[in-house]
Amino acid sequence: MTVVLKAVNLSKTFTLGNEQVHALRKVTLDIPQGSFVAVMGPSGSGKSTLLNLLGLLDHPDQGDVVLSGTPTRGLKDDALTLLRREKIGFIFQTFELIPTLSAEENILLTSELSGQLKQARSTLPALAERLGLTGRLRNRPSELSGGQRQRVAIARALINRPSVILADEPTGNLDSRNGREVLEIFQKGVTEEGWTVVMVTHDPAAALCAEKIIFLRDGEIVGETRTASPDARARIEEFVGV
Ligand SMILES: Nc1ncnc2c1ncn2[C@@H]1O[C@H](COP(=O)(O)OP(=O)(O)OP(=O)(O)O)[C@@H](O)[C@H]1O
Repeated sequence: MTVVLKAVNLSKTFTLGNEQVHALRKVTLDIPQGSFVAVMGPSGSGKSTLLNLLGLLDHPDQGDVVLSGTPTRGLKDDALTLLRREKIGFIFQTFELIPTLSAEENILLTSELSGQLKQARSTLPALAERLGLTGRLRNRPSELSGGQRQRVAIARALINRPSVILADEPTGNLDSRNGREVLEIFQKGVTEEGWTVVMVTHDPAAALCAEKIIFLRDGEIVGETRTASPDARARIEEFVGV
């Protein structure tokens, strides 16, 4: 098993007025290559903080993130930016597309920034086909449905063939049908193309589409389950307090 992304003893504290908020406390986890892992937790449990640290968007106070075998602690911002561009694809709840650009321009923007435009252009047709976007590439985000916008965001995350995809509540703004479609895209990508996906979610149904669920509470990992395990549903219900 190759571990593509590793969190080692990650801690992060924020100061809010006079209060210290321990957003993450000594979180250690391994994300194997080709796996689909969900992170569940109540509001404020540290899910976004964890994803931001795993995605090298923020610095931990303690601990390290090891990406494709490279420890990242102490790397300068330029080096982190390069690593992030090359190895990580982000997907957000609110899509984060640029409204004045077409779907195609949005998808290719990061490739342009990282000098990979030629390769990305050759990858685009098959990726667009796979994501059902072939007829939509010239449209701007405002001309697309929520599901189509999220599929554009997925294409943007995937166009440079990242080592890992980090998705923060990717179905949070979608209706159930479009949400299911996004989850099926992840599942197929993982099983057929070897993608690695880490997905933060509140939604038990979404989490059950992953292979493994990690439960986060008050900044700590308090449990995990394989979704194939017979007691996975019971573990989720126990965790969310149903
Ligand atoms: N930039 C910040 N400054 C101060 N406190 C922060 C900051 N970011 C997060 N926090 C605090 O850290 C804790 C964890 O926040 P985080 O956003 O990681 O939780 P979450 O599980 O993603 O929540 P949600 O599901 O509501 O998005 C919260 O108490 C939050 O208020």
